[in-house]
Amino acid sequence: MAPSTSPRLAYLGPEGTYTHQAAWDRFRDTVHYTPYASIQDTFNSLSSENPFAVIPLENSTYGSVTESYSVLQSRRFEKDAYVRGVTSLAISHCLTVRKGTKMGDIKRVMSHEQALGQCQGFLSRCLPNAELIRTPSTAAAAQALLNDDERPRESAAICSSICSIAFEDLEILQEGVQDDVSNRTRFMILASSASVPLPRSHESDPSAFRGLLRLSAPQGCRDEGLSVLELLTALDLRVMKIDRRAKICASPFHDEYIVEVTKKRADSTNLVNGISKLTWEKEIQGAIDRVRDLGGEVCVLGLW
Ligand SMILES: O=C(O)C(=O)C[C@]1(C(=O)O)C=C[C@@H](O)C=C1
Repeated sequence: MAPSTSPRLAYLGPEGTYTHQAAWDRFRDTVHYTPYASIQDTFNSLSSENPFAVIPLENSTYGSVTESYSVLQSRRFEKDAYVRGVTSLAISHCLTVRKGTKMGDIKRVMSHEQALGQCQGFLSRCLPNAELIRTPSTAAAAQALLNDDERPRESAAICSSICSIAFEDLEILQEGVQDDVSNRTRFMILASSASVPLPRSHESDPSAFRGLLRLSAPQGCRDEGLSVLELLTALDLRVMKIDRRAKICASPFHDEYIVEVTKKRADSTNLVNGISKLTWEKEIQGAIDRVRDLGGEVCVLGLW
């Protein structure tokens, strides 16, 4: 257990979610873990007293976690939060039931929307008539299964083996039910500021600097404003990922882009092509200036 002076870390709970596992892999016993019922609540908890949080970002099979992107789009993010790193976890799902339930008994399957999406091939092959019910997390689905005393043998949850083993009344009916064996999810490490020292600090990616930026053209008619390509060209950085999101504002169909950028780090063996942290920060500032000179809007969501 972490000493009482350890900083607090919020995660999408309850205990046993993949987010919990990803946070544990990264921080071990250096923080106090506090579960929250949703991604939004996890983010909302960030403050100087609760300086760290972990939320999912994207999955290799099912794509971006939409609730987390809503968090990245919120105006509160730019004031009170900063992405300080990313960590990734292999995801292997189990079809879990109350003990004694058979495949033929299952009428509904509960899980987080991402997990249902990652298992859609299995679900349509093996449980084509089952009703699919979204829960705030995979571990919340396992708990709902335990609490369902009215129809205990008609439901199943898709969750991790940790959840299935932790609760005595549950058992795994089938392991590895995700459609892709190399299924992985990336999680963001958030902090209440860019400078609060990270516990158990180590580089998320020792070979490259990374950053997450939010870009948009000025409000107005989409057809007449700056094009996406003009915004990206002005950045002049190596862009690894772009998410287009609708911006809620007065002019309809006005988009925002959440862009992940990267640059190789300098190390003792690679001083020619790589760069230092200071140079990376200067490059980001240069990119911001170029986008703003064009009339575009840009916000740094995190650098690591
Ligand atoms: O429900 C959980 O266990 C989570 O941690 C959330 C989440 C996600 O949102 O992507 C994390 C990893 C898996 O991809 C499935 C669900």
